[in-house]
Amino acid sequence: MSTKVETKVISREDLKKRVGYKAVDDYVHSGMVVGLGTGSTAYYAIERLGQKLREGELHNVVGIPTSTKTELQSKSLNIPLTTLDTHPVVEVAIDGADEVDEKLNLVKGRGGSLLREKLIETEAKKLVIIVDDSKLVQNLGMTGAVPVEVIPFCWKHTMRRLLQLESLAECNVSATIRSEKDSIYVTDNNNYIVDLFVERPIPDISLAGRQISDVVGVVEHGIFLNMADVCLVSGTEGIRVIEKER
Ligand SMILES: O=C(CO)[C@H](O)[C@H](O)COP(=O)(O)O
Repeated sequence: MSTKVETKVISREDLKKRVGYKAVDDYVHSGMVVGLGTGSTAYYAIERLGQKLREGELHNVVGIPTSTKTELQSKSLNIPLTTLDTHPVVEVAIDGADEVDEKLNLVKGRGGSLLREKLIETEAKKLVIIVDDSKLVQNLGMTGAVPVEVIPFCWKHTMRRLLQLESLAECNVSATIRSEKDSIYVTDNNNYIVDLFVERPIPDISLAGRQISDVVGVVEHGIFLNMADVCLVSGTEGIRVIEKER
């Protein structure tokens, strides 16, 4: 008699759904103002929030969406929405990330919503990051772009200035303007995104963040330092909770 061992394959989509649902189950309570992130993982957190409000498991929760895409999804689920202007205190924000390092510093914005995400998540008393385990990195900026939102006026000049930054000099940095269907990609704020690519680790990520911000024409960048309080990492073995070291 032969024994068949069944191994269940968990798709990346399942990993995202599990972690999105868990974030809402564990961190959102009735009466809270909640920052609603953007992206394919945050999508599931919003789905869960809509479900729990509909089923009466949560009451009096209002969301602050970090993009028009999230706003549309939230509205389709009848999640009550507000803004930072009327609700400046955000109890919890839940969002995905493109990269997470061991100190819970992040790269965000490959989905294009970094400005509103940073604006809202800076105000969150607790920022919960939800990722699958492919997002964990040793050095930020090595798996893809470091996105920088810039004003459209003279964007080529701004891009040249970014390439000249001392803090990126050792990294063999290159840049592209983000495009979509043969046109320049335009953010929710009517800006453009310059994607910076480095071939070697950025020696001082904090300095790089400051120097990028100092370039005239830059609106915001996707390096989120010291913001996340907890990261839920979804893997085939389950969900690992990593708390920020105090
Ligand atoms: O920063 C973001 C959007 O601006 C997203 O949070 C980030 O891109 C992760 O998205 P996903 O969960 O789809 O991988």
